[in-house]
Amino acid sequence: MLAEGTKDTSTVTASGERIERLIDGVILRYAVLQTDERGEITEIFDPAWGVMNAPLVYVYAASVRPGRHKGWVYHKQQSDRMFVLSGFLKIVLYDLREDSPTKGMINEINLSERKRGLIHIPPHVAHLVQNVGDCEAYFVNMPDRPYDHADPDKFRIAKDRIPYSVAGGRGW
Ligand SMILES: Cc1cn([C@H]2C[C@H](O)[C@@H](COP(=O)(O)OP(=O)(O)O[C@H]3O[C@@H](C)C(=O)[C@@H](O)[C@H]3O)O2)c(=O)[nH]c1=O
Repeated sequence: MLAEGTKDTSTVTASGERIERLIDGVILRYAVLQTDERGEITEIFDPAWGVMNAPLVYVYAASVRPGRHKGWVYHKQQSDRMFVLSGFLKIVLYDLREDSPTKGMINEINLSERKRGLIHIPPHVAHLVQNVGDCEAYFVNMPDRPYDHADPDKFRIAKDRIPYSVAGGRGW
């Protein structure tokens, strides 16, 4: 008899909620799409949602080209608040915090133009954004602090320092 293989574990509830535990402080809110014969509307951020409601102080767009990824990076003071607009991105998170209840935990979050979402990434949570599609992917980032051009709060970690295998692609 062929080997039995590995049995799948439960990943979603019957109502479609993802079951995976998120790193402490990471928040994920899937977007709602309004569509009609003219086009679409997707709300990116609303303080009234009561999640990730640090004031909007700075917003920028970033892209990742096909076959590439950005990361690993982390911030010491800044929280990121990313919204995937177009393309297909896998956002991988790794908890660097020694005192965190989820120290060393890894999350893989796939967001795309068909499953948009807003993700809050606290300081000292390393992140890598990989393009898993075949077109350039764009996301908006609304961090809780403006980018300091003179002294960026950005630290890059070599891939071999984090226990996660990034399939293919060239990073940073
Ligand atoms: C973030 C940022 C960068 N820059 C400049 C700095 C640099 O010359 C060029 C590229 O910057 P970076 O290499 O930091 O950008 P990049 O590696 O594309 O970083 C992005 O990747 C993902 C994974 C993140 O975590 C985000 O923080 C976002 O910064 O753009 C700005 O002018 N304003 C900004 O707000």
